[in-house]
Amino acid sequence: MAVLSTLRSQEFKKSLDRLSSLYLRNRPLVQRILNISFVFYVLGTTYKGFAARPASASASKKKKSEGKEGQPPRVAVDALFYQRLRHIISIVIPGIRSKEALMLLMHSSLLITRTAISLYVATLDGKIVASLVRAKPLEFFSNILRWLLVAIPATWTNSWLSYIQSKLAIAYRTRLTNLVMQEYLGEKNEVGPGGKVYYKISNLDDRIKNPDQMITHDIQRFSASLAAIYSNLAKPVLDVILYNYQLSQNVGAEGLVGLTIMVQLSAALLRSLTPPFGSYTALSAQLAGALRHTHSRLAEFAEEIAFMGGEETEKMLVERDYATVILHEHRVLRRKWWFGCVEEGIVKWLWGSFGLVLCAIPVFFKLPGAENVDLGGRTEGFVTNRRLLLSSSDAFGRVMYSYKDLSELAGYTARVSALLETMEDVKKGRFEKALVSSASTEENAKILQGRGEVIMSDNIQFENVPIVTPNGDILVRSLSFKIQHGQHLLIVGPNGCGKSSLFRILGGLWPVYGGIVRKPPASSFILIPQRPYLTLGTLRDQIIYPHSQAEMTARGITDDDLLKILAVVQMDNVVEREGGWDSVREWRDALSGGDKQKIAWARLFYHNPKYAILDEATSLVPPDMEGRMMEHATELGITLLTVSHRPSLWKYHEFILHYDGQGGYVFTKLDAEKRLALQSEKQALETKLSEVPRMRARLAELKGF
Ligand SMILES: Nc1ncnc2c1ncn2[C@@H]1O[C@H](COP(=O)(O)OP(=O)(O)OP(=O)(O)O)[C@@H](O)[C@H]1O
Repeated sequence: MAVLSTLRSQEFKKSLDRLSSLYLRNRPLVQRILNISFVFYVLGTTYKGFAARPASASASKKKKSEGKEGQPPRVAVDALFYQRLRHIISIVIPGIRSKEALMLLMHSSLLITRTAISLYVATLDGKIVASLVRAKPLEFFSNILRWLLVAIPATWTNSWLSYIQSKLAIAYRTRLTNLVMQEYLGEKNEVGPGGKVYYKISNLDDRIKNPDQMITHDIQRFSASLAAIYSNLAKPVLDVILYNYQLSQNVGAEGLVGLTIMVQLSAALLRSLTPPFGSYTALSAQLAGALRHTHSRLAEFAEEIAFMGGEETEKMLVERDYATVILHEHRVLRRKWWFGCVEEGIVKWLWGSFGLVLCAIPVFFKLPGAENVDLGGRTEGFVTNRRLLLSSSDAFGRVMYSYKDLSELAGYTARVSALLETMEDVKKGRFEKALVSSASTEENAKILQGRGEVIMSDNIQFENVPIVTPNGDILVRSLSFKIQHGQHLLIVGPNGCGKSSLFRILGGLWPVYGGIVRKPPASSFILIPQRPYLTLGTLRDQIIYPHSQAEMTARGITDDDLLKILAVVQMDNVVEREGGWDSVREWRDALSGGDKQKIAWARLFYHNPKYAILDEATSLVPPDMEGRMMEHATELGITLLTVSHRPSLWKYHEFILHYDGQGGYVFTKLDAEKRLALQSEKQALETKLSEVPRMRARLAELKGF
């Protein structure tokens, strides 16, 4: 029995020896296979780590409501993110011959150069320490000289890297901003339903609350993040492969495989603990935008608020938004704090200890094929390996961190995409807006689903056109009227009945939900609202807006002509008063309400359009000036479409469109004299009727005597 057992153990030992000699004979091949597998493994796990996470059913349901007020936007590194990123990348890098592609190529070459320099420095470091241990001063100083020489390409490469990265960020930003501005403001005098996106995005759609912040801030952050992610990802992946290859040459690929398994296990743990930084970023941007918007409203309406004494309410509103921002920042900071502890513990300390063990392998064990080395050689190997390992673990850590960067990029991508997608939708006339409850009734829903026709014409004609507000409130079910060029129209009715809404349809701002609208293009209209818009720029710019001075000259108009126009509205003294045509002011504050209206009238006379839309445009000027301006406009051949409560204006109009405020209207010829007589009679009767209760009370008193 004992003999049998001894035979068996000898047999086993023999096969083990056979195996080990087979392994030793083929070790170079095994090493090569392990190294190649390692490269694929790193690339594979990196790809897997950054590949799209499948979106859950509930998450895809949420997509529709993404970005809506009060709801945190759903942001994840998922298929949707990659789809959006691909789209944006095709904008910022339009082709392989583009400037951006060239810069990326330069960036990549510099990244490779930097890794090559680091590898050289790791070996040099080992050599310096070895020359110290061997006490060889000549060797030591010659190595120090090499160290100093290598600093030249090293610093040069690093500076170039950060320079090109920043240039890339600017280039991406410029591409995106140009595209967005092109869509947002469109072409001058753009025809068709696709224009005026800046108006429609704020008025007809609820998805984007603060386009200003998205265009100025979010695009910039996105571009910086995209430019950084490339070097944060490409460089560490390259480093991990190269450093580990070098390391496997020194310590054997087997140790490296063991180390990789340990590192991957702890990395998986770290990844599972990573908070959703992408969502945090997107929400931060959204909340910061809301706070800025509240502040900008405060600055814009400072005078109104000051007169109303609304400081407390405004303070409460600003503080509420600020508190929301701070609450969120605190929450993110808390998560970052504990995640930072876990991260450093694993990446720096745990992986560091694994590394030290790995570096010790050639010191404690003689690797097959390795030569016998002295103390200096062992120290050199240890120092080189340790440096390689530190660089490699640092690179691996950065691959891990870049997941965080990628999440942040996902946050900015979501914001920029929301802007691009909403603009695209708005251009196509697809709006998302909370509708009033009445919009869901069968009859109203039918109107809202319909689309009308717009036909270009010299005259204005509405045939069965519903007037519908952006939130689906139907103000008038079917409006029909016709005026010819030269026939002035007065529009009256109670507040909120849809007087200005008619103009928004004429200006192409609101969609036509049904019927036929015949009208000239939007460029044939000039609007003068109660509070006219004054642009940034010179006094001249206020009159000729939106023309430039070059356009004015091209039209053959001089400053003297402008002065004559100003004389019509008795504002010619303003040129001298304000320091000449070229003086620049915040005209909104420099001019009084009446002056602003007069400047807007001067602008009308300068442009001399076919139609003028006057929305309470004379409310702040004296009656004699009002008459003068109306007459001058008529002399110039401008057809007036006027909303005004002043009976003094009736005499300038031939037709009247009278809304009753209940969805009904009357369109008829306007006989101003008759209407004024009727109005006086009506007022006299109303005055008499108002005295009746007082007279009755007095009669009752008298009866008591
Ligand atoms: N951008 C918008 N989004 C949603 N509703 C709007 C929008 N603009 C106007 N409305 C609504 O459309 C309705 C009609 O507005 P409109 O400005 O045409 O009234 P109006 O007759 O000119 O009133 P007023 O004499 O007070 O100026 C109002 O109820 C208003 O709230």
